[in-house]
Amino acid sequence: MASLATAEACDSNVALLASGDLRCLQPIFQIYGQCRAFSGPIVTIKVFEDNVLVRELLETRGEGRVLVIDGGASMRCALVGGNLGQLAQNMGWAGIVVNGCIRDVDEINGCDIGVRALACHPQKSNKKGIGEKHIPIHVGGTLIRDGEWLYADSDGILVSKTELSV
Ligand SMILES: O=C([O-])CC(=O)C(=O)O
Repeated sequence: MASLATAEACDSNVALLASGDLRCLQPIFQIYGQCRAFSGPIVTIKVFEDNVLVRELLETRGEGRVLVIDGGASMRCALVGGNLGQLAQNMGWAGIVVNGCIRDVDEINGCDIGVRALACHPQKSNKKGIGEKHIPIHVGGTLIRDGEWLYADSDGILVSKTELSV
């Protein structure tokens, strides 16, 4: 799916940037997956070194949405791997942004979705099922609410209160 260019979106939405209705995430994310550019309505989840709820969400129909995972920036395990990447692709998610680590990078890079993460880590996460879905999260220096819009491309990641027009 064609996505609007983040740089152009910043240039043409100065008032939204000033009001905070449009925010740029800090440039701390690595780029993975086949789709360097992706966008869609956001689904939020907050977990810590436990990806049971991540799988639960990715098992539902994505319908072009973007899953934003606040993993507390943990550098101790991966929250998404090749299986979840494949699942996300098959269920129609546009992308996944992880405030934390992923693994099976070669497999994820083969998936037809966009993925952003802080880093990769070979170890899997706990499987306790602890966390919260659809709550406001803090990722990349900005507050992100379920239902807001995310736009990612090679230049960065934007979050907008409402859908941006191209
Ligand atoms: O299941 C996990 O913990 C993550 C993973 O390795 C995968 O998605 O393939």
